[in-house]
Amino acid sequence: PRTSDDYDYSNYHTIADIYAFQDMLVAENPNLVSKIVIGQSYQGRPLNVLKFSTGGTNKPGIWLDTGIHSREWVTQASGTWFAKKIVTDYGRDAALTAILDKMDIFLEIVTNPDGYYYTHTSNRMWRKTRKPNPGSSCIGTDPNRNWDAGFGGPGASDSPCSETYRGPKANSESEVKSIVDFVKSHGNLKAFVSIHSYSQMLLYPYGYTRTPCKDESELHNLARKAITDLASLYGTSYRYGSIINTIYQASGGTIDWTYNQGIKYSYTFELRDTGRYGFILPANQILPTAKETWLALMAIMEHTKDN
Ligand SMILES: O=C(CO)C[C@@H](Cc1ccccc1)C(=O)O
Ligand SMILES: [Zn+2]
Repeated sequence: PRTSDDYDYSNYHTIADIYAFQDMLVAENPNLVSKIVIGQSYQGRPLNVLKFSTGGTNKPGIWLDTGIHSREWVTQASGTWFAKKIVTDYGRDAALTAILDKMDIFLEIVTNPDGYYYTHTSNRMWRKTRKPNPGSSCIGTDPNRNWDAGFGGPGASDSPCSETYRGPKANSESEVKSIVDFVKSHGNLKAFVSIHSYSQMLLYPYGYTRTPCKDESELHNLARKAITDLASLYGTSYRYGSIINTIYQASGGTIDWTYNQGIKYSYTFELRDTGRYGFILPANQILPTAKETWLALMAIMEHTKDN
């Protein structure tokens, strides 16, 4: 595609396509979009974060990531559409314009690039990173169990061959450590949304403990509002609640760590569907999924702006 207008948002793309899209979007919108490389994957791929900013220094920020689990392809595809939606709506949609006038948005579309490349070349169902595990023939760590939040507790495996292997220690994966370092150096993130598929759920902390997080009632009410807005488009129904109560116990998860860092509006989405296609969601559901999810994200971002 010559411009981001004729990128095919209704199809799945290779990592090369997505990286080219990112550079195209930056080149077309130099006053709004920039690319930050927060680190590199185990195999040396850049960890690209798109920054959407109307200027200022260290404004409060909102973080969005997709594709931390590489096989969850509808999430990277949705993230690509979100990026284009932001540049399209700024200056045209009052709500999005108000959000960007007050806050910066950071979007990491390919959060597990080695895994994503592997799903295209070798194994469509790959979930983890691709770093070898010493003493084992099994490769990779689950990047959603590698964070320093209840690390190593129940809800993660200590076997390198498990899909939920937590890794040898917290932040052992560069794909995770790079985000940890970014969150700490930025120091002013107000919302952190990590997007997965599938199950159609909106989840908030905690996954590693049954102890309710201190903001549970606010996060629960905001989740209800977000999934109501989501359902208003096509009637897609989501469940919502804490991770441990809604899906299962999981330790070392992303948003448990970000919440404990003080980022109150920490959420995980589980996008379409509920299991008919699962991770292998037909491409004709990318746009409906992205558009309905955007309504929920706008609810979360507006609430963050106003609180
Ligand atoms: O990948 C999943 C399928 O997307 C489900 C998620 C559920 C989960 C979500 C947030 C925190 C911890 C676990 C997972 O097991 O890591
Ligand atoms: Zn996942």
